[in-house]
Amino acid sequence: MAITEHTGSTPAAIAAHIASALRAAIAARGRASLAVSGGKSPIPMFEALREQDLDWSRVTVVLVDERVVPRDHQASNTGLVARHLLQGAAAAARFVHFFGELPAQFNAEVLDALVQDATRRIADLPWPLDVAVLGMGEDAHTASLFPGAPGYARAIATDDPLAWVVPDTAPHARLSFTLHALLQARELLLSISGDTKLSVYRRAAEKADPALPVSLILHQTRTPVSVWIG
Ligand SMILES: O=C1O[C@H](COP(=O)(O)O)[C@@H](O)[C@H](O)[C@H]1O
Repeated sequence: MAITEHTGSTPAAIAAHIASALRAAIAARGRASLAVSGGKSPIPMFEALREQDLDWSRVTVVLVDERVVPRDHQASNTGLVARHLLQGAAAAARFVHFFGELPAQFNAEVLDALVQDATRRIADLPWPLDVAVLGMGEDAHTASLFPGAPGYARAIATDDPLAWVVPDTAPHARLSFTLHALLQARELLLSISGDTKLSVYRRAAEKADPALPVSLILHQTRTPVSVWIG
């Protein structure tokens, strides 16, 4: 397990680290891909990242997970990224959205079709992702890998890049990068804030346990993970 912990981290420090990795990707390959988490925690980091000196026109941004809601819905992670990250110079980045028009009703068949459509939409992303920035919920979910939820077992087992998950503990069906896809990234960052999340993270760091999805990110040997504890 290649984990580097940064304690006392700040949104500015995380943003500087991400920008440096994106600059290196652009220097090496001419373009860069960045996958970010939604939720509430990343807002200060987004606002620091958008100020970084970077050729944003060479950066493609995607979410690690999205709630199945229209982009103008208050729970939309896409809306969050548009408001807080893709502003100023960062508006030159290309954003790849998982969805087009959303149907009014959802069932497993509809969600399967959304996954297929989103898989086509992400097909030309610079791959592997250069940087994937993960958050974590107090139940140890990361991206939308919610422990025990319908879709979860598949999302941590399949080699497909995307899967649907319907959390029973949080609102909205989700599309999420799968565990396999996240572990393809060149670099994973995990941002942890607050004492409750810190103790969940410490528990997950002890051993791999599918009941604590973030532990599956921590206990692997393929991809370096840096953990930013603020
Ligand atoms: O639902 C989600 O939750 C996690 C954690 O969110 P936070 O509000 O506690 O920061 C987030 O990482 C994920 O992307 C999001 O869709």
